[in-house]
Amino acid sequence: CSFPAASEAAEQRPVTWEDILNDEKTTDDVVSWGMGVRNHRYSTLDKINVSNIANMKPAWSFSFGDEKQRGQETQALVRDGVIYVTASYSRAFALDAKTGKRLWSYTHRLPDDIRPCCDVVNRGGALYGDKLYMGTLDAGIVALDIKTGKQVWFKKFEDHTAGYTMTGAPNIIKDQKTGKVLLIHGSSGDEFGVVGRLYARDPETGEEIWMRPLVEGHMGRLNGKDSTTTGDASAPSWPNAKDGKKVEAWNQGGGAPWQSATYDEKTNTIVIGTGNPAPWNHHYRSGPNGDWKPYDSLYTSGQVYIEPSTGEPVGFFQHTPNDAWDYSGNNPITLFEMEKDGKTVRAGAHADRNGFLFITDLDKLTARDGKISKQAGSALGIYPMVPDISWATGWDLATGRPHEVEGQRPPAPAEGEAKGKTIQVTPNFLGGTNWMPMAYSQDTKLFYIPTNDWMEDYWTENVTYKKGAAYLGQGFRIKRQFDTHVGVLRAMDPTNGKVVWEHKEAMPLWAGVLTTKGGFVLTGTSDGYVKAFDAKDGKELWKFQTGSGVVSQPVTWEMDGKQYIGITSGYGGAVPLWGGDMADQTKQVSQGGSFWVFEVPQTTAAAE
Ligand SMILES: O=C(O)c1cc(C(=O)O)c2c(n1)C(=O)C(=O)c1cc(C(=O)O)[nH]c1-2
Ligand SMILES: [Ca+2]
Ligand SMILES: [Ca+2]
Repeated sequence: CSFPAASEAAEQRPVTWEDILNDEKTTDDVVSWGMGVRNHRYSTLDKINVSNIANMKPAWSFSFGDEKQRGQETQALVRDGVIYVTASYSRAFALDAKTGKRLWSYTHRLPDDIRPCCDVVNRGGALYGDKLYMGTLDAGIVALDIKTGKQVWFKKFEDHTAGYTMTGAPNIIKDQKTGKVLLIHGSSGDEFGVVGRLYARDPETGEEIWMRPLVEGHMGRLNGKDSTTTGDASAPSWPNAKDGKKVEAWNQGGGAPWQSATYDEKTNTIVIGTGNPAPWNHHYRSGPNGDWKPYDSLYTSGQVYIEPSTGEPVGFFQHTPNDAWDYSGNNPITLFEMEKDGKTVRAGAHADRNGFLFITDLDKLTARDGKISKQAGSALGIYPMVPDISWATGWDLATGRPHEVEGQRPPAPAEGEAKGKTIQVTPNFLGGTNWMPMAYSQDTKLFYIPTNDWMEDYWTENVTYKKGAAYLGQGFRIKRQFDTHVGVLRAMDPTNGKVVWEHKEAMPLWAGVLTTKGGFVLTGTSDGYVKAFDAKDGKELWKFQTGSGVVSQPVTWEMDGKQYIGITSGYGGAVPLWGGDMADQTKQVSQGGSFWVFEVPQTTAAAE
């Protein structure tokens, strides 16, 4: 088969919904974030495998250029011999997959007063029809012509001066009820007290179809009109103030879906994680006597299930009820099947910042039974991923609620004081894992999870909402937990929570993971390596130094019968900004911004 040369990019075939739905199985393209709507990040390709990966070499590398660099967290998309890759500061590039030659580039014109909390990152685009969709840091979303990179439409969906921004990759899904293809995206901004909202748009025009707020009691929108409140209109999961109205925090609330959705084809359901409540300081979300127990701060720090035809929530499972630690629940929920008690169950897997791996019942959580909160009965297994989690000892699977440890919610400042007493919390607010997606192997049936072992000093501060200012009410200092390491790539068995193997790194791990039928697991490290491990036992098989830290998401595809691996290098993200002792540790890492493609050279392949 032949692929268009740079000048023939006009031969790009439009991307269909079937292409996206089948992405997991087709090896010649990557047309969705997560390498499939279930987010397995698994490829059936095995031309590069455990026996030849030691010979893997770079095929080419492309530099994003520009003076501004910072974190490159993107996942590339690949289609008809063209790579579509987004970069920091809301940039996008189309590259010839053979040579790395630039076909076009797009730089979004950003205002000076954008407010991304945790670096100017972009986690990738979405493809549909003849367009590439990308979130922009000024709280907008843009559609680009895949042949020219020219802007087709741009929608600014929120006020960036209030802290709204967009770093996550959008998704395309097709609503089976209406037959409409929808562009789904959220926003970021919980650290500034935004109201988290999920949007569905017409991919042709960018027009909004529905909007769903993720703070209980806020009003949604459908076809330009008020639709329904999210949950109970009186928002019982948020306390009232002394005047009988809702507390200030409820008007802000957080819960932003700042990462990407997965899609359950069987039940036609959008599945997405929600961000931390705002402010972080839980006393502002507690009852008058400091009573937090009845106030879960719905629908924050959990996983929400949405009906695509209306944007109505149909299910919710909270990872951290009344979250006091910024344990945002955004990391994507991977949908898979597993054998449990002799039966095949449809499940979701989510690695959370709070240190636990959640295995939840997909059929229960997608059930249209009129009940949103499905905490009881939906947990199949909840397992610690990191050692010495301090805030909870474990979970009651029947009720779906944590066994919280007393004294792990930082006390409010004493009368007349600005700061509360400092306590120590594990994991810290950057989490046992953060945004970086894990991979699921359809062969080993294991999850490969990028985790970090670290802790923090943590104390409350007084705070009042002010538009555009940080709304945390919390102070912190991130510290190391072990002298030997911070990052740990962990292989975990979802049926019993067993850690099958682990690989330790001196610096935090901040990259996504890929696994393949070739039997390896591949990820990047903060000190600049791309590394491959044996999926069975974690033995290191190969590494390559890219010259800057790697905090992006690898992909693989085949072209003219040959397999390639692509990954972006360029250090940044939250660690150098907020990481305390770990930020100091990463000062030695050079900035960068380049896309790398690897292959096993022909001489070796010829031996087959
Ligand atoms: O609540 C939010 O709106 C929000 C957004 C983002 C973001 O958009 O990058 C991060 C966080 N929170 C966050 O808490 C966090 O630790 C974080 C790390 C990173 C990163 O890219 O390294 N982003 C974000
Ligand atoms: Ca594919
Ligand atoms: Ca956050």
